[in-house]
Amino acid sequence: MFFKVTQLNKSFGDKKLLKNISFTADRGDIISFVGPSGVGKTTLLKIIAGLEQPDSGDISFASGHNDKNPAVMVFQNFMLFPNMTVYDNIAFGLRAAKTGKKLIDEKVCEMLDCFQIRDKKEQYPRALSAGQQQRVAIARAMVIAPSVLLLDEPFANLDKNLKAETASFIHNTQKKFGTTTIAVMHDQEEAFRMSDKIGVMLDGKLVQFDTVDRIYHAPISIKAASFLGQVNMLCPKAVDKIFIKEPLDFTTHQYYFRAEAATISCNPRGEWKIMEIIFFGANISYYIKNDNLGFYVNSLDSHFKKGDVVDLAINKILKESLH
Ligand SMILES: Nc1ncnc2c1ncn2[C@@H]1O[C@H](COP(=O)(O)OP(=O)(O)OP(=O)(O)O)[C@@H](O)[C@H]1O
Repeated sequence: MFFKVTQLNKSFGDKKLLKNISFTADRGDIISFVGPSGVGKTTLLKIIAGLEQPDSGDISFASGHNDKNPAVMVFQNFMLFPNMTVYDNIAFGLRAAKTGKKLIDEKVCEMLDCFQIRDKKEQYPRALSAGQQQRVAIARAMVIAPSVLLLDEPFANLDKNLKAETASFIHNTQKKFGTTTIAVMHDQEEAFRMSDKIGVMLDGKLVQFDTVDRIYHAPISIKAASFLGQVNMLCPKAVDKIFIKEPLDFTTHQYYFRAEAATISCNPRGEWKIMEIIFFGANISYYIKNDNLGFYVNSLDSHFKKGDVVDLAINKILKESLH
């Protein structure tokens, strides 16, 4: 354990925003917090960065952390100095710490190479794309070797293609530096792509904090699962119209499945009819119905047509205890 947050609470006025937030990170972990707008994600980062005071709770590091720069935050709008070149932006923290000129040059050049922006070093931020500005902002934070790098909505100003590329880039560079990284975001796909662990925040609480694999395959509740993808609720009436391997007990549990955890197959005597097809490129979402029951099924298979009659099989059922 390298970094620990214990029982953080924060209110603004009479609004209790963060409620008993606790988690730990190992050195080099990349962690993302996701949750609806206004749940307090940025406030959590600000508290870790020391920019906001918690009402109660504690933040601690294991020995061997950087005392001078425990946590450095990269803001959503990057906040680069507009009148400084890329080189000077990155060098800023080192100059402020009165680092020698030669060492500054070595460290800044290492960052320029690592973040693949060496050819931009004499340019001003306004001449850079959003993706390049973000790399400068992260490089500026990383050059002072913080114990924890905090990223506020790192994908908010990037277009769809750049989001995926940036998520992989951040993952790879942070693994190379071994810097513990904590990000907050709305983007679920990028959270999975970038992180080792994900924290799901709902109603001011950290409802689940786990590896990406467990967050996806073993969500703690229907609400947490719905935040990370589309889910369908099962009811007893639907069960005999679906191919399901396991027995279900609706007196003890609520059952649900992810849209991508089901398959449809054409069968003229099937129970389900395709009512709507939404094309997402690689993925296609089919809305199927039987009387007043309806489910969304995501598939890579594009040969189904509206009106096709199909069978429905669920490959993985998720459950939440009723008690
Ligand atoms: N300094 C402050 N004073 C009063 N209220 C604040 C302050 N900072 C944040 N808030 C309020 O706390 C709530 C949570 O804000 P925060 O920015 O942490 O949420 P968030 O989860 O990051 O939201 P988003 O995803 O939209 O950025 C908001 O309602 C916000 O208005």
